[in-house]
Amino acid sequence: MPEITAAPGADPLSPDADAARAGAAEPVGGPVEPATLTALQLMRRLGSGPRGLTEAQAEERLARFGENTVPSWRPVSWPRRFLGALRDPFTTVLLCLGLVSAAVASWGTACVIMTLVVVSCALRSGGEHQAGRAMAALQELVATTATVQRRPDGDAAPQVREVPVDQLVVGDLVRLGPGDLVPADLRLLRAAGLTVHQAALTGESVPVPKQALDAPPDGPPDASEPPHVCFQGSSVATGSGTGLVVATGADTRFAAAYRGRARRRGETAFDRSVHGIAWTLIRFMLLTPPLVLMANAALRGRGLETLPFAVAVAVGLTPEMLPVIVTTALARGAALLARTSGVIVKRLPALHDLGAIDVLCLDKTGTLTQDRPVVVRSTGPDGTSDPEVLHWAAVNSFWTIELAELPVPDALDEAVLAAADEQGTDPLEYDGIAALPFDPVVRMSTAVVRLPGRHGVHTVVVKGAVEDVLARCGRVRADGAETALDDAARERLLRWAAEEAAGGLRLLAVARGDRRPRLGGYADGDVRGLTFVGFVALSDALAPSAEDALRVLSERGVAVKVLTGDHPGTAARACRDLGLAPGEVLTAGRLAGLTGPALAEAVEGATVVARCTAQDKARIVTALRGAGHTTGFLGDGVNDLPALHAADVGICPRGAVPVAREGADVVLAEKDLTAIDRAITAGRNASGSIGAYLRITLSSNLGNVIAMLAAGLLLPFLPMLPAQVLVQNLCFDAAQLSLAFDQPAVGAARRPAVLRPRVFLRFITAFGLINATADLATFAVLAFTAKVTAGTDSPTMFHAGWFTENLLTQGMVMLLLRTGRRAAERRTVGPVHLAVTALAVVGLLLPVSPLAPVLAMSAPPPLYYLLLSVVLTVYGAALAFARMRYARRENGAGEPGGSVA
Ligand SMILES: Nc1ncnc2c1ncn2[C@@H]1O[C@H](COP(=O)(O)OP(=O)(O)OP(=O)(O)O)[C@@H](O)[C@H]1O
Repeated sequence: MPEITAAPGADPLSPDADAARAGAAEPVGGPVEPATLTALQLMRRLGSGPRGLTEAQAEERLARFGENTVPSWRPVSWPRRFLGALRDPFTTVLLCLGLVSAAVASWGTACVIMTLVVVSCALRSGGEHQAGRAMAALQELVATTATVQRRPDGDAAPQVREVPVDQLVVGDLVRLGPGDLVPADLRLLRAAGLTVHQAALTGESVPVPKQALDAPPDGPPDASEPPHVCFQGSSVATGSGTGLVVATGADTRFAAAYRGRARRRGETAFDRSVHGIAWTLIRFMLLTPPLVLMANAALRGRGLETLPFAVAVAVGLTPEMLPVIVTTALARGAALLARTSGVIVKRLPALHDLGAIDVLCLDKTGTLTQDRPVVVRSTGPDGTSDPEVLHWAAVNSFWTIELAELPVPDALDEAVLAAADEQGTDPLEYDGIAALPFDPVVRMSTAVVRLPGRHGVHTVVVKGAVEDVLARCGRVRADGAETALDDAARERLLRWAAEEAAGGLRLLAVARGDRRPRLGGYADGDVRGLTFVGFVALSDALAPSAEDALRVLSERGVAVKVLTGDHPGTAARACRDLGLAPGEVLTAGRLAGLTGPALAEAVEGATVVARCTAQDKARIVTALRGAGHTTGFLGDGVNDLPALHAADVGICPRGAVPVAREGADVVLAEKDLTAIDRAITAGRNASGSIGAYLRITLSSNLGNVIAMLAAGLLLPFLPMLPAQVLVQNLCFDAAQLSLAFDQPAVGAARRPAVLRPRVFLRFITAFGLINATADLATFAVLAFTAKVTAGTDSPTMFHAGWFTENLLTQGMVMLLLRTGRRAAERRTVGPVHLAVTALAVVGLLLPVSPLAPVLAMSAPPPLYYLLLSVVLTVYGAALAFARMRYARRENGAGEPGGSVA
């Protein structure tokens, strides 16, 4: 427990210190070392004062020194975005294949490959630019602000107001409260019970105590941990403070640590699926050219002249539009979600991860309940009504709020104060001496007060979780007298509390103790040996939409786990009332020794884990992810931050503390579980589009590649010229962009949408073989046509015939293998229909158009088209049949986590 800091006394912000600002208007000199000067020296150096800057000074500094943003997070320029798109693995492979083609002077192939690269990079960077702009606009809605103290003009009194974080300048005075992000590097001028999370800077997961020191501490300076400096990138865990901005933007310690590096996070579900599939394909692509060369050399005695064809076959396998489709589908889904449900997806891949969630962890208060507690009763240790307990609780609430540098609303404190007000209790009959606001780790808040005029005695008043407060008590008050609190009495009180909690009530235990006044701050040791006073019981109504939302989540295959700081009884009762069977209720204490798979196994079977600290929540989420679950976490408090970071998708409501909003991937307009359901559905739909693209493109491409290899070995000429392969590829790619705009089928979002590389490979092999069979049947038709029709026995006719068949079968695959709405579900013509029509028109008309000779094609005779229609009818029927069987097997298999393949 950090030291409890005394209430304001002599400090650099007191009016006496105003002298320091005389003549100070400009930051003076070069870089300042915030830890080594006294507070007054520092203010003077930075041209600030204890009343803060004037608005004009701040404006002038902002114009001169720039905004408070970390440089590497600024928007990326167009050319950099385009070059970034080149780093995609598929593009890299295409570039390599292009270079190989150029090396063997196959200029046609090289040019078409380069066109493919440029088109896909342009589309991708364009899509990303649009998505980036849309995301930036959405993020504005949840932008973080800082509480700053400035003066309208030189003579006016300081005013405290919120400003966007990027508007802060050196010399500003900033106030910090629980859940705030430290918006710049700050030298603390005042602090009360302040602890900060510095994980982003030091990796340290436990909050570090900070305090205001006027002079630098004695001993050798600790550059990484000066106790009186807070660095940008850290966040307030408990307490409050006021600090002087000493560095902003690129000059902060955080910017220096991250210079040139993007913000990194661990591998997410999105990375695992999409990258997994990409790398499997790339291995195939790299293997293809040598295989084609070897087969042609061995069976046909052909040499290096087959290389351009081999390269074209490898290119034919590439889903080069994947990055474009991914960006478009996710950006479109995110924009729609923001418009229709007020849900803001801050990181595009998080939308995919939302769709893949199969475990959703959430806190109880404010998610399952409304977080509008109302005091029901206050009782003494013997369970009889006792107004004095509420009185002491109110004294604690009032002074912990009053003595905070930046008080934040706390629903429990507000409820206690409202009830005390009704009862006629006046906390002002005491003077506040010091306070330690609520700390979710120790689960209590402490106020030190004294009766005016009673100088020799300070009273420590504590309220908090029953087990934790009782652990600090040595005595109990009963019938106006105090007796020792023995083990039996302690047990009895805990049992009584458990019964109250099982009835759904939230309980606060209240204790107090008189002390001889202390000089300096109060420390943890002073909050012991207390006398137990009694309980305040509060009720918190259930959230009206929670029951339906939980049912829908379970129907959608999402297991819900409640990770709460509250009492196990209260949490279990809330779950039961909402129709969620709590099963065996665990407490974090019981899981303390478990890690990794053992922890995941223990939590797997449970619905509720109670008495969780922030670290417990994160540990559980990490263990569930480690066990292969795509895990979401919904929370809104400071104690949810580590879990928000640990989850595949961190979700918080817009009203969450700033640090939670900053750390979350998805921000909800309201803390409403039904919004999560809509977000999950949007995620599954977006993944559905991506899955449909991969399914369609890969099975079609694989079929073509098999057919090309077979024909290459059977025919005396190349079955398709490299340029024809690539033109056909380009047409197919363009048509498939429509999949990103396809409407999802009704019921398409019934299960978590995971893109599983193995399931994909099974799927594309089966459907690729059907496609290859149709191609081989077409070859037979072409051979037959050539035989019965004199004068058409030429490679050009063969090329044209196969080109037409390819585009038509590709169109059919698009219609039959997409997840989008089928004709029966929609009346209007969708983008996929239009794209397929265009594909069919090109396939039928190009070989008979004036462009045909350029591509070395000549029109096949009418007989071919007649026979082709038979092949296509049989192919369509086979495809539909296989698709039906596949869907039936997938649904029947009940594979956990489901898949979109
Ligand atoms: N303002 C407060 N003052 C004193 N004690 C508090 C206060 N707020 C909460 N507590 C106690 O600490 C316990 C844990 O609180 P915490 O905020 O960690 O979780 P919670 O809000 O109860 O649940 P959840 O994790 O579901 O949001 C509560 O059960 C309560 O007993």
